[in-house]
Amino acid sequence: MQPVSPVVTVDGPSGAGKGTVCRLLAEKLGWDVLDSGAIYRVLALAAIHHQISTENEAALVPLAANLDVQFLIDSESNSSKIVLEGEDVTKRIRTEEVGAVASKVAALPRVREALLRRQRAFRTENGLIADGRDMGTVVFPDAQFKLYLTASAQERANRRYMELKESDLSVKIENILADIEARDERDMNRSIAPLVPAADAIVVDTTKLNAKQVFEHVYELYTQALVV
Ligand SMILES: Nc1ncnc2c1ncn2[C@@H]1O[C@H](COP(=O)(O)OP(=O)(O)OP(=O)(O)O)[C@@H](O)[C@H]1O
Ligand SMILES: Nc1ccn([C@@H]2O[C@H](COP(=O)(O)O)[C@@H](O)[C@H]2O)c(=O)n1
Repeated sequence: MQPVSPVVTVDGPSGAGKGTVCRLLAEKLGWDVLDSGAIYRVLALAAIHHQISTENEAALVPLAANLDVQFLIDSESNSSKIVLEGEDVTKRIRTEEVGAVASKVAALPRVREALLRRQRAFRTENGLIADGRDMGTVVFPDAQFKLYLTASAQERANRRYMELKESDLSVKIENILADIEARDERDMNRSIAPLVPAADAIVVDTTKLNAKQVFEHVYELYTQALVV
């Protein structure tokens, strides 16, 4: 029998700190990272470019299935780079506007189906840390270790505000909070792959922890789970 390549899943709402923990865990373990949210964001940006409405599932499915996207590592800076249809969209996909469109296209069952194989292809014998909303429930249900990170909506909005205000002085925390709450509502209540902890996930509330504390706690949980 083929040995199963290891996967750790990290799910949870926007701003819970998933990406931060995934990066640190991947560095520690020497594993790869799947940022599945980036795939939905790239699809959202492609839909905006091609003027396809978020309700037009029939047009979004082939767009998702044939998405011309590359996830690259910039060897000079060792940072990741995302190229859509030949254009570097690494920064553009991170806006709240694109996040909101992503959560609308992500609610369409046939769009999710069209992206499943692309996400599973990130699993190699190297080991994978998978970041998203349905990593432990749908994409990698057989993962060896599953985490669900959460935090209060206010704390998540504060974190995003601190991040965005560096490049956009006009950003308003009340708008960010409203966007986060709208996205939570859509992601948690959609008919397909809603955002919920997998039955076998460990839930960690990060509201009162800084990023280093979260990582240390999570790494300890991971090593404990290996021993059992
Ligand atoms: N425990 C923490 N305390 C304070 N700030 C944090 C913490 N964890 C992450 N951050 C910061 O909060 C912001 C959001 O973190 P991150 O991108 O890791 O969240 P996320 O759950 O991956 O969000 P999304 O799903 O929207 O990508 C970043 O600016 C990050 O540096
Ligand atoms: N596995 C996933 C990952 C993401 N989504 C949707 O994409 C939106 C953007 O994700 P970020 O993690 O980059 O913020 C998110 O709000 C979800 O709607 C998803 O459905 N499944």
